[in-house]
Amino acid sequence: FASSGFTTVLVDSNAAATDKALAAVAKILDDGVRLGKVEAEAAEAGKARLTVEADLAVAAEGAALLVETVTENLAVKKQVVSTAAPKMVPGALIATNTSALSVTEIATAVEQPERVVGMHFFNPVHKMKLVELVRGLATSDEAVARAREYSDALGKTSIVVNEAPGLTTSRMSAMLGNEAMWMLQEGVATAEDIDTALRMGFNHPMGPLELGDLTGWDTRLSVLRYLHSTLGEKFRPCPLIIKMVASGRLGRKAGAGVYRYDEKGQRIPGSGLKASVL
Ligand SMILES: NC(=O)c1ccc[n+]([C@@H]2O[C@H](COP(=O)([O-])OP(=O)(O)OC[C@H]3O[C@@H](n4cnc5c(N)ncnc54)[C@H](O)[C@@H]3O)[C@@H](O)[C@H]2O)c1
Repeated sequence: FASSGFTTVLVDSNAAATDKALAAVAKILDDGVRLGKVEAEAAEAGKARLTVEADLAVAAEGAALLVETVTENLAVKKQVVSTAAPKMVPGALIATNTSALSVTEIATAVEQPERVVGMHFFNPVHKMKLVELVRGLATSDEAVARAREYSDALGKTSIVVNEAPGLTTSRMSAMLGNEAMWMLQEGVATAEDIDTALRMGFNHPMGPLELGDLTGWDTRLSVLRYLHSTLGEKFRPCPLIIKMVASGRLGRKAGAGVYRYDEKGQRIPGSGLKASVL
C-alpha cells in the first residue's frame, strides 16, 4: 500500500513484529532499487508513507480502509474490527485477509456488516499478483467494487469469490497436493517425477509435493480436514499425509517432508519418499 501511494499505518500488538515488518518493507524497496525495478525516489517516498502506531484506536482515527491481518482466530479478528470500525471515516471499508475464517462472521462485529469484505493476499505479497475478494452474506456490491479499486491501485488482479471453504486457491491447492500424495502412496511415479510433471506439463512454478514441503504438511493436513468436514469425501486426507505428520516429517521446517534437506536447507538430491518404504 505504501509503495502504491497510500498513507499507511502498521499496527501490531507485538512491537517486535512491526519493527520486523518495517525492516522487511525497507529491504524489499532497497532491493527493488538495486535491481532497477523501483526508482530510488519512489522507494524513499514509499518508506516515508509507512509508519507504526501501537494503539489500533489511534491508527484507525479517520482511516478510509482497514486491512485486518492478525492471527487466524475469529475472536481476535472480531475484537480488532470492532475496535477500529467506529473510529474510521463514515462508510470506511473494512477488509480481512483471513485465509479460512468466515467473512460473514467477522462482519457481525461491526455495526454496518455490508462494508466488510475479504481481501485475501498471497505471499510474498509484493510479488504475487492475485487478490481474492471475498463476499460475505452481508457484503454490499459497493464494498466489493471499492475493494477492487484498491486492488487495481496496488497493481493486483482481483477475483470475486462468494464465501466458501478454501475460497478458490486453497481449495484447488489442497486437492492437488492431496492427489499428488495419493499417487506417491500408490507408487504411480516417484516424488521427483510427480513434481516434474506439474512443473513441466502445466508450467506450475513448483510441484505439489515440494510445495507441500514448503507450506508444511501439518498445515496442509489441517486445511484438508477442514475441507473434508465442510465439502465432503473428495477432500479426505491421504493416509500418507497423516502418517508423515505423525512421524514429524512436516516438510522443510523439520528438515524432512516428502524430501530431505541438509543443514543449509538445500534439498538432498534423490531423497524423495519411495513407494517401497511407504
Ligand atoms: N501467512 C500467509 O502466507 C498468509 C497468506 C494469506 C493470508 N494469511 C492470513 O493473514 C492473517 C495473518 O497470518 P500470519 O501468518 O501473519 O499470522 P501470525 O499469527 O503469524 O501473525 C499475526 C500477527 O498478528 C498480531 N496480533 C495478534 N493479535 C493481535 C491484536 N489483537 N492486535 C494487533 N495485532 C495482533 C501478532 O502479534 C502477529 O504479529 C491470517 O488471517 C492468515 O489466514 C496468511
